[in-house]
Amino acid sequence: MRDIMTADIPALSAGDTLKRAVELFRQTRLDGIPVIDDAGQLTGLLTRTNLFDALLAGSTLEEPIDGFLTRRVVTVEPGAPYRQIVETVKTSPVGMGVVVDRSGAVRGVFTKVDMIMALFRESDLLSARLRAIYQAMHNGLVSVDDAGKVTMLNAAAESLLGIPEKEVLGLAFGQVFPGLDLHRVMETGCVEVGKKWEFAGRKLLVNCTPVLDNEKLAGALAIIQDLTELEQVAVELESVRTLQHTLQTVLDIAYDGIAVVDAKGKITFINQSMADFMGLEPERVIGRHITSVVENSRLHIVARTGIPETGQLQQFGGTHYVVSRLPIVEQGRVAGAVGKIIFRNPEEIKELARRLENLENRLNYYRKELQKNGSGNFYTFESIVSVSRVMKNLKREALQAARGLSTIMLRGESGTGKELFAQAVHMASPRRNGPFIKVNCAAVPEQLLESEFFGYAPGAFTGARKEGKPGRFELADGGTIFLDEIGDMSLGLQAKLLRVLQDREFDRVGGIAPVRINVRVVAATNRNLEEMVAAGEFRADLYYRLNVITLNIPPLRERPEDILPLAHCFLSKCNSFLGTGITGIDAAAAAILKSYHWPGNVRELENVVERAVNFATGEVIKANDLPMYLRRVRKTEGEQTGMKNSLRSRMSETEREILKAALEEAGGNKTKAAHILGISRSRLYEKMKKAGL
Ligand SMILES: Nc1ncnc2c1ncn2[C@@H]1O[C@H](COP(=O)(O)OP(=O)(O)OP(=O)(O)O)[C@@H](O)[C@H]1O
Repeated sequence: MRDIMTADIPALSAGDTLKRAVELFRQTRLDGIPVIDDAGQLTGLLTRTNLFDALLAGSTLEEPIDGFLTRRVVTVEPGAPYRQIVETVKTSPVGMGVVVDRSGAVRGVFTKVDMIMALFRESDLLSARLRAIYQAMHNGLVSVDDAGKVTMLNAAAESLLGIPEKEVLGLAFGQVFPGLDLHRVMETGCVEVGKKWEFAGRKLLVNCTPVLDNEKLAGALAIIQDLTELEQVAVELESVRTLQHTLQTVLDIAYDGIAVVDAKGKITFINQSMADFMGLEPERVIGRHITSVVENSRLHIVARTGIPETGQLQQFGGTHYVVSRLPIVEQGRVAGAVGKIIFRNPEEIKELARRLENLENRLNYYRKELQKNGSGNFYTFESIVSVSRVMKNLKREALQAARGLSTIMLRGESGTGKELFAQAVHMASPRRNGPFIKVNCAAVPEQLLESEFFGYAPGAFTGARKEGKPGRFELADGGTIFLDEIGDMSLGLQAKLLRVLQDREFDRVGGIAPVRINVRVVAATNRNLEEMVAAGEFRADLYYRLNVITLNIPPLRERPEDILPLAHCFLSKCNSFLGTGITGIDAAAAAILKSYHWPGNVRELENVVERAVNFATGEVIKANDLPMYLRRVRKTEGEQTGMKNSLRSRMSETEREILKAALEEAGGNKTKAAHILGISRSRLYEKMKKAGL
């Protein structure tokens, strides 16, 4: 209001004469003059009409104005907004108003002329603003009036359509810009979006909208976008996406661990190798600060300083790795950093190649061994390495049993050497020149076991061989059949086996006449058959049949004297198939081997020695060549020597530690852990359950 009102106006008081009013009207050319009291407060307004009415009524010029005033005066405050003033003027009976401040003092008046001037100023401002917006727009804009004549082209439209505004102003749109129908929008009054238009060799996308003035059509606007540009962006976006995907794949298959942080040290990317190393899913670390994932990281520091750090050693979980950290510089500014952990160095690759060669040698060795076995070259009691009294006694007993005909049952934990004993029994028996046939009852699928055991008659079932097939019992005729993992045999088959043991005869699947055989049965299991019998899982009669002579092979931990002789035996075996020349085991390594608990028994020891030979860098196997879990367990055992626990509880404690260490070494992978320990997965689960892991 302050900007549009007429200030510095004279005022009348109620006692002033009509003459004084005439003089003021002449001086000011106002349509009304405010009337104030002695305190300067507004009391009314004397308009020209009031004055004319007084004179027409015969009043003299000397009469006071008091009786002719308009008392109902429209007032506004000096700070009133433009919209309020418009409303006030519209409703004012005199077409003007008085500006009165909060104290009631008159500050000026505003008239319709003031209003119009203000309106002009406002509309000028508005159109300047609009023009600035149009010109700054990235999209092209063409406006037409209600007759379809071009009224405006912004700079973007000029460049998109290739025509300067001044050349088309006032011309019919359809004539200048063929192919785009703006008329329909004007006829229907409805917006049309996404219209495709080709003009001046460009593909364009246009939105058309009518311009309405109080619901009356005043023209239309066409907003134009370059489709070629959009398509270009889409293509670029696609290629960036493809590039990103390719990069991601490349980084994910990279052997080294890679992590990227932003300028604040927050992780923006890690590859699969790094995620595996951290033991976390990539999605779970994105957005986290690098130090919350890798405590001793310096990547955030490089992202701050911009100073690269290459080929440095950094410790993770007790192991040193070679790391490099490089800043990412974008337009001269450090935007983050990329870190790389090198998991494999050239030396390790050489080592891998060496191990591969070893594996090949080993394969050849086993191939030869297999061929030898095929021709009847089996373990004998002499080749079963042992110095312990308990094993020597056992071998003696076994030798004695071997000479007879009775069924022999071999009991013992997995990896103790049950199969070795079975072979040695065969080789020490009068049947040594007959066949030695092994059946792993746990490995043959249940539905095949019967035909595997007893064979089938010609044409016994669809898909069967025409001439029939002899079963393992028939193949073992005149020799020994070794039934490994007998505790895993189904009850149905147990009944059939019982008949063979009792009557020395059986029926082939689909056969008519029973087949008689002369076979020595050696069975083995690491399961607790007594518990199985009690639980009804193993036939008691079969149990007694098998249990004629039972040989219990003690676990390795119960005969520690055997550990080093066995280790040396495996060492020379490894040397021969790996082509290595490791001459021995040093005292520290020997001490570790001797004090370890060996849950996987001799098989585990064999694995450990083979691994150590692979890792050994010197002439003898040292403590460092042994797997970490073995070394760690030893320490734990040492720490516990002062404890007064019973042997059993200390042993289970130690076993628990071993399991934990193996699982840790295998990164939680149970198959791997079972392999490390030289036991089956099911055995591992059993032990884990027992240890509450
Ligand atoms: N006294 C030993 N002398 C030489 N090698 C042995 C001896 N005891 C066991 N081994 C070796 O340990 C490994 C395991 O032996 P074997 O397969 O006979 O055990 P197992 O008790 O039958 O195991 P599972 O119950 O898991 O079948 C074999 O590679 C064997 O060569």
